Amino acid sequence: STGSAAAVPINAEFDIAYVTPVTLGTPPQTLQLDFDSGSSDLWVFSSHLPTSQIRGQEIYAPNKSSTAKLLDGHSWSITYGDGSGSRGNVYTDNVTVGGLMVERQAIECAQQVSSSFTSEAHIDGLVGLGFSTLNTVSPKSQLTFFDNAKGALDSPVFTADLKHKQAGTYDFGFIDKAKYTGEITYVPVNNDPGYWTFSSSGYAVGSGNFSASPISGIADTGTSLIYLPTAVVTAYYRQVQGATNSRSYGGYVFPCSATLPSFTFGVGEARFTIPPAYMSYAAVTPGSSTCFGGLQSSNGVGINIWGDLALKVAFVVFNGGTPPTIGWAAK
Ligand SMILES: CCCC[C@H](NC(=O)[C@H](Cc1ccccc1)NC(=O)N1CCOCC1)C(=O)N[C@@H](CC1CCCCC1)C(O)(O)C(F)(F)C(=O)NC
Repeated sequence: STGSAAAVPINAEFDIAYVTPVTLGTPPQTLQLDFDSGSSDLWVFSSHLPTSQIRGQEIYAPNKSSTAKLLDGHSWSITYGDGSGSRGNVYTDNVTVGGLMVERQAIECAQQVSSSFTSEAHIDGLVGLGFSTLNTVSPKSQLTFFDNAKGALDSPVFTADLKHKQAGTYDFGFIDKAKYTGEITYVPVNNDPGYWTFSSSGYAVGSGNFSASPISGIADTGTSLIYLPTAVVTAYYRQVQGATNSRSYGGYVFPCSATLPSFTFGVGEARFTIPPAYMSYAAVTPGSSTCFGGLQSSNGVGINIWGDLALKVAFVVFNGGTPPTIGWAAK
């Protein structure tokens, strides 16, 4: 079997996140979920949430689904890198993504979400696509949608084709040759503790020479930007007039009028270049002439992250075979 579903940017201005329609239960309840290769819980806004925490999101009501079953005595609780979090109880039910159905998928129903989730009306929950070792359900941890689907897939892979300010796709079980050009460069994945961790072969700032120093980081569809070591980040912003690392804005900012260099990263012998226009993320506040950079330091994060800003200049194959690998191709 295979599946294919749209990845739609939630904000017309900036690619802060992408959501994908997912149907849950019988009769089908459709929610817009953020597919996140940086975590491994499938959780949703639910009928168990206080209404004060729901502001425009769609909810999943297990008691309206004839195929929902309570996973008795199980709970979950997760905190993300940006400080947001949620927790609740667990049901199993049918979950369908782009024509691909998994029966008895653990659906983690939120009983509490942090304020940043309540204020993000376009995200009704997450579909974790990290390794199932990261799942937070207790006392028995649960499998991700991908792990549950894997055995039935034509090939044990999913691919991400994210785009700038337009809908892309997540495909499951097959590699669509129409979505990329040239060859796919595969590199090893270290899935301990459970992220899609791979080693980039280096970077270049603008037309500068390529610095062939390996950078270990996670391929993370759930993170908006790129977070890399200070040496890389300072080399980049040294080329931006007026750039400063702002404590108040929590990262590198610069005058929106500044000329930005492109940023190139390597995967094996392959090279991927993020154009200058993508490297300015957004004005720090609407209408401000100070802009927030798409490349930020991983110092405070503890891990290097290749988020949507990097993923959207490539076609990426998340190969869940043995051993797992990750493939990057131009498009
Ligand atoms: C700095 C370290 C990473 C921060 C990263 N968050 C982000 O990248 C959020 C995503 C978001 C989008 C829309 C609305 C709200 C939040 N964006 C964000 O912090 N910014 C601030 C900087 O400008 C860009 C937007 C993160 O926690 N990613 C989670 C998944 C997100 C959690 C919040 C909701 C959206 C998904 C992750 O799973 O990918 C993770 F790997 F980082 C993680 O925490 N795993 C446990």
